[in-house]
Amino acid sequence: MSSCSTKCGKKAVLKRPKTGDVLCKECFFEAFEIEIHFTITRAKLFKPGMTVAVAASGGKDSTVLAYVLKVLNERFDYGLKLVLLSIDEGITGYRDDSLDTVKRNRDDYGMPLKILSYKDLYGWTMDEIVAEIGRKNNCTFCGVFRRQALDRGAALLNVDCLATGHNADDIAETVLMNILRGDMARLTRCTSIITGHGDGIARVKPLKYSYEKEIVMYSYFKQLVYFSTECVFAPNAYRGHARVLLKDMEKIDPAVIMNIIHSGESLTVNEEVNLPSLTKCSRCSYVSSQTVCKACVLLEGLNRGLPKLGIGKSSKAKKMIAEQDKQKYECTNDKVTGDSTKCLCKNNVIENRTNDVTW
Ligand SMILES: Nc1ncnc2c1ncn2[C@@H]1O[C@H](COP(=O)(O)OP(=O)(O)OP(=O)(O)O)[C@@H](O)[C@H]1O
Repeated sequence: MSSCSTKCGKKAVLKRPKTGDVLCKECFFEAFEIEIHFTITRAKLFKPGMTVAVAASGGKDSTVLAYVLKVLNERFDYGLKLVLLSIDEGITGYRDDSLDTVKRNRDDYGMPLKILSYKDLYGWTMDEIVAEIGRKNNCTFCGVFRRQALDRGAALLNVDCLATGHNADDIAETVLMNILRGDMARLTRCTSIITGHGDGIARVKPLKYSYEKEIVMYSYFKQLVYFSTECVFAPNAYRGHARVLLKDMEKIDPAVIMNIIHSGESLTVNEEVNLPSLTKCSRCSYVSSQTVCKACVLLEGLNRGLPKLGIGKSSKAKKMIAEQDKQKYECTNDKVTGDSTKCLCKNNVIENRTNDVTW
């Protein structure tokens, strides 16, 4: 390869997928990190003194996120306290191994780690859920439960915000998916770099403009330890189609990823379109666009032996839940775990439990 295009005098070792620049290792690190720094400062993601939980799955994105946040926090004196938050979905041969990687990151990066499990939060592991529902709709349970589990973990840790490793490819894919589905509510939200503001603990995406290929290159050249196996259960088929489409278009022109994100950011929804407003779930108090949130509906189905209750049309589920809510709500998690601090019961909202954490 030729010499580094920054004219630093070193030999180039790579061609940046995002810009086409040929760079040496050090100049690539600098360019990659400084872009994330600009993303953070331009969007004012953090304030000095904040405690930030990095949602750490052990995969490449969240591993790079934790590492780069540590580097930038020290280099630019952000004044952040960084902690790791992992959710153990209970998937044998997948999450147990990736959590070992997170534990290694905890030791290497000197960040405290909190692991919360679906079993403790909901009384079910994903292995048990898949045994009930099969492999077709299991991603729905996993995604809905993980979203809430991260919110609950962040509240439990009393952090100021939660950073996830969503990268540019993930966001572009989500824009495409929401267009294909005609999901206006999600389409308007999915490009936001900060979400959940005002409804709870903010979620931020510092890797929003980082290309997946560059994240892989960065972790490779930095020799970061991460877990790279796909989930053992069926991947989300619909997202898979959007992913294939995006990868095909990226081959023609890598700029499509940024173009799709910018298009998504510039979209404004016609005022006549009825968008659901966000409220709090009447059961668990977490953010929801329905009276009872999807996680509570899915959990209800599992506990009643009707695992398909929350899949697809929700009218039947709503009726059942409304009937049950007329009676005194009895906490099933309490029975399963014997620990009333882990139930979803509306009488036991998370606000009462924020100081329970031990690292
Ligand atoms: N089990 C988990 N525990 C904590 N955070 C998670 C977990 N799973 C996903 N996340 C967070 O959500 C982000 C997006 O998750 P997704 O499932 O799309 O994984 P991904 O794109 O493969 O990312 P990664 O490479 O970090 O696993 C992750 O980068 C991470 O911040």
